[in-house]
Amino acid sequence: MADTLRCDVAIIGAGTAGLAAERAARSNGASTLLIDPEYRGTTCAAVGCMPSKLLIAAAHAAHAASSAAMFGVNVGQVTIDGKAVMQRVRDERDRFVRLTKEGIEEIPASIRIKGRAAFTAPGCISLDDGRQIDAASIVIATGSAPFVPDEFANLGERVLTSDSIFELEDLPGRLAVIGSGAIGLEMAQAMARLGVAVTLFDKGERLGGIRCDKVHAALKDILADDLDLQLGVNVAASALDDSICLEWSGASKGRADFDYILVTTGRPPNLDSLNLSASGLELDDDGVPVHDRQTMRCGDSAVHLAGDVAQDLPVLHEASHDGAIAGRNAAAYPAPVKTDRFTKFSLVFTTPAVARIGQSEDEGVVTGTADYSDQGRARVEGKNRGVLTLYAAAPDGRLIGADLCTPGSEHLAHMLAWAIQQDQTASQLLTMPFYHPTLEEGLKQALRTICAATPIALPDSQDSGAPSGA
Ligand SMILES: Cc1cc2nc3c(=O)[nH]c(=O)nc-3n(C[C@H](O)[C@H](O)[C@H](O)COP(=O)(O)OP(=O)(O)OC[C@H]3O[C@@H](n4cnc5c(N)ncnc54)[C@H](O)[C@@H]3O)c2cc1C
Ligand SMILES: NC(=O)c1ccc[n+]([C@@H]2O[C@H](COP(=O)([O-])OP(=O)(O)OC[C@H]3O[C@@H](n4cnc5c(N)ncnc54)[C@H](O)[C@@H]3O)[C@@H](O)[C@H]2O)c1
Repeated sequence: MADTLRCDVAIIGAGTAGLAAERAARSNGASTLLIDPEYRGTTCAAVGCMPSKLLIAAAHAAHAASSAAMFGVNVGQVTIDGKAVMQRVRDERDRFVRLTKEGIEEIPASIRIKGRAAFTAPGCISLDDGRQIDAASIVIATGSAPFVPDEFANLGERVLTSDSIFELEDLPGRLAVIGSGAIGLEMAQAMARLGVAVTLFDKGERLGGIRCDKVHAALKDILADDLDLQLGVNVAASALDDSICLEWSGASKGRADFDYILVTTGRPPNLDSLNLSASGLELDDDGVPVHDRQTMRCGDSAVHLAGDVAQDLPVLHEASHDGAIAGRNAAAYPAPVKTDRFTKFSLVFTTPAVARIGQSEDEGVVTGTADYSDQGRARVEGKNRGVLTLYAAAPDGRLIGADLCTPGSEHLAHMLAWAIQQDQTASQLLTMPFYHPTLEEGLKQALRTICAATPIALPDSQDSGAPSGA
């Protein structure tokens, strides 16, 4: 008879969400088992957030050097050593992976189980080596993986995904990026700013899920300086001896050869290996177990979800929050505690970064926009491009969301997300200090537009003009 391993909470998947769930369950007094076939050190560290930001950091350095002449600073001919760029990406990435793995090794060995888990019956799982897991409750935290549509599959090693691109020894000469979501946008612009000839394709017309037309137009305009953008097209691919030929039609028509294509057409949840048909769980149209985001529990079952597999908001801070909620509730089964979730917030690390926060124009009533093309500090820095739009609810001008693509948007977006989560109004934000000259001052224009459109007046103790250059 096969071995049976017993615990209070079994966690399937040792990524960011699974590790958070294991910590939360154990600190709430549960005995745990953490199950993973690879223990590769999280998607974030190995093939996600960190290597992508390392490549983007190299692109920032290249762009700063090649635009220094505008300040009268001559750095001579900027050359890019592609092999050195990719080596630093891997060296630093490997360091992050090593640190993550060291963290995992601090979990007692008896808890770390190597294997792939699947359901055998409702509430019952076993491993691919035949061992049974007897757990009072379960957390599924199996993440997501790149999806390669049929038309790009089976074309050989010149078809890359985010799992393989960071292994390139050198920067390619010509790169096609298929899909203009977060990964496509980040990689396309970074590669282009590192001297790669990049064409970015999408079958849709919208970049990165931006809701505001003005913010979308600003990003499109900025990207067009770096790369060739082909939106609203269907792409067909064929492999040649030493390249991939793409032909596209739709909003535009064309044909070109590329050294590599990077496919960034989405990341579906890792569900196939779980044999969910035996789990008894109710599944939605995408095959994801139906769950409550405030508890991460699936119906009335003892199963919980956490991280990308839940497909709610596949970003890192939500994966770790999911894990904490799911782990605690798995330990407390069958008495879950409801948790308020963060204001929805995502960033795409293009330059400038694109931020999407909270609710949009569809649901809001009042909008205020600020154009950074003549914003004082942005102009000083030679970065005066971009737009932000704030969404507020009538009648009090309570901020409910924002779309941004402005210099400093990564930081402005945090400030806005925190204000939105705290139900602040435009008028209340205008009573806060704005230092001069800063990018934050640009917000005033949008906040004042919202105040003007609501019955709430501008705070009368505040100057309604603009400091020079703000
Ligand atoms: C290129 C890229 C860039 C990104 N950049 C950012 C960013 O800048 N900011 C941000 O917030 N987010 C970013 N993300 C998203 C972020 O990385 C993910 O949201 C996060 O890593 C998801 O964590 P997770 O725990 O759900 O999944 P993972 O870390 O993938 O963990 C899932 C684990 O489950 C295991 N597993 C799978 N099936 C089984 C099974 N049957 N049994 C046992 N174990 C199993 C896997 O081996 C894996 O270890 C990026 C993603 C990518 C791909
Ligand atoms: N900075 C960040 O936080 C960050 C960075 C990278 C990834 N991520 C996470 O990873 C997830 C997955 O990212 P992604 O960029 O792969 O997917 P995505 O779902 O965000 O975008 C996929 C894009 O591919 C297009 N597409 C799909 N099929 C196509 C086809 N056959 N031809 C042309 N275009 C096609 C879609 O229209 C869409 O625009 C994101 O949702 C995000 O949450 C986050």
